[in-house]
Amino acid sequence: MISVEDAEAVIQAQVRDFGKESVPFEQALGRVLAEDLKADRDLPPYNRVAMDGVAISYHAFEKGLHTFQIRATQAAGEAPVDIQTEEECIEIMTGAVLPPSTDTVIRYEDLSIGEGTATVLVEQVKKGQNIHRQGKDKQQGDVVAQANQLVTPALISMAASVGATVLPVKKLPKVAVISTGDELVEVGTTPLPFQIRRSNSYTVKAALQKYSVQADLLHLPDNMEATQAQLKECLQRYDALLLSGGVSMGKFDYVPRALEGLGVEKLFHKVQQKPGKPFWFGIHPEGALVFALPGNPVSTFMCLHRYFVPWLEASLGVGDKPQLHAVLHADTTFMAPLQYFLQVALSVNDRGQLLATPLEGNGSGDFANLVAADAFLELPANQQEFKAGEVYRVWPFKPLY
Ligand SMILES: Nc1nc2c(c(=O)[nH]1)N[C@H]1C(S)=C(S)[C@@H](COP(=O)(O)OP(=O)(O)OC[C@H]3O[C@@H](n4cnc5c(N)ncnc54)[C@H](O)[C@@H]3O)O[C@H]1N2
Ligand code: MOO
Ligand SMILES: [Mg+2]
Repeated sequence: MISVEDAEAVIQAQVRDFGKESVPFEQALGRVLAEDLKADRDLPPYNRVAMDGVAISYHAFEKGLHTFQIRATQAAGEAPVDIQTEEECIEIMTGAVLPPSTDTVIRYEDLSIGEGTATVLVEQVKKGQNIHRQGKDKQQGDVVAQANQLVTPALISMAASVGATVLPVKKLPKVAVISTGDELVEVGTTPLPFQIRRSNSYTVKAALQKYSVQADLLHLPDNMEATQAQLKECLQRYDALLLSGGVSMGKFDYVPRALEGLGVEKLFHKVQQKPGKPFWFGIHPEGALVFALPGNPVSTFMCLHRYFVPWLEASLGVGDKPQLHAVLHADTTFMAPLQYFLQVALSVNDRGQLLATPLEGNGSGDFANLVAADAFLELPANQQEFKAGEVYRVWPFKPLY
């Protein structure tokens, strides 16, 4: 049995690069940007008026002029209109180009507009005020979004703004999510008294959608021949197989034997952890990786977030993510010499600390508890008593806010 840290290191040693592809920018949400995105023009691209009002030459105001003749009205989207003398001003709207003959904008709130005139009502006017200067945010050629991050709505707005109609993104691995077990029936059917509906594969598929991975689903009966036949095909077709169930000591737990019979090299079986102890991980000579997760739903869920998602993120080149930690909010004990992934509810106190309140549930078969919980708190294997106020690594599986 290996430690959680060693299991993680074995998996991270199998990080892959799946290459790049281009996708329409509107479809890039949730993908990983593969190249730096650069500004095609300055941002803003011109001296942008930032308040509705009038544009004047500050020099005239400084000399004591407070009433200006309105020469013209300039909307956003129009070419700039210049004043001819310093006694004039341009009525101008937010988003318009500042006329080169002016240098200061006074907002309507500080003006009185008369018949063709604008009178400044305030004494405090600063040269250059209410102007968002050309190139102040980014200059042409500057990086506006660095590679190796998930494409977010804000990044999509940058892509739109710089005219990047297609974005280079990391290619995604082909993933099969495979459930096993004769007790499992289709979700849409009514189970017999000794059956249950399949749920693990849908959980895994849903979790992977965050990364735009569209996994194929497959179900295997508890039968050695059928298991081997289908896994053989999957090992050719997919980059990663995510199995659930059939990896423990039951008479019908065929998965490890089936995989080894197909030439998949076992890199470990059993991790010093709860839940998820019987986790099996291996590699096929042609490259496919096999994450055979224990079938208990909480075990599958935990191993997915603790091992598969970090492998996926590393393979997609998502930049180094900080390790998250939280403050344990109540004393707890765990006696077995296993790393314990305690289910917790997360909250933030008034000092800005992330608090983890135990929400233990009834073990790794109780997946109803996952709906209420927010995260796993990872409690070290070499300790039995955990005191409120101590800080541990945390693995959130819900967005924090
Ligand atoms: N003698 C021992 N028995 C067990 C041990 C052990 O060390 N010695 N380990 C236990 C632990 S820990 C776990 S975790 C489970 C792992 O079992 P398997 O990976 O072999 O999974 P199954 O036996 O196929 O199923 C376990 C449990 O999970 C339910 N399940 C499975 N797949 C799904 C699914 N897709 N959706 C919903 N529920 C699923 C299944 O019905 C079982 O109740 O083994 C312990 N036993
Ligand atoms: O490790 Mo099992 O995953 O406790 O139920
Ligand atoms: Mg079993």
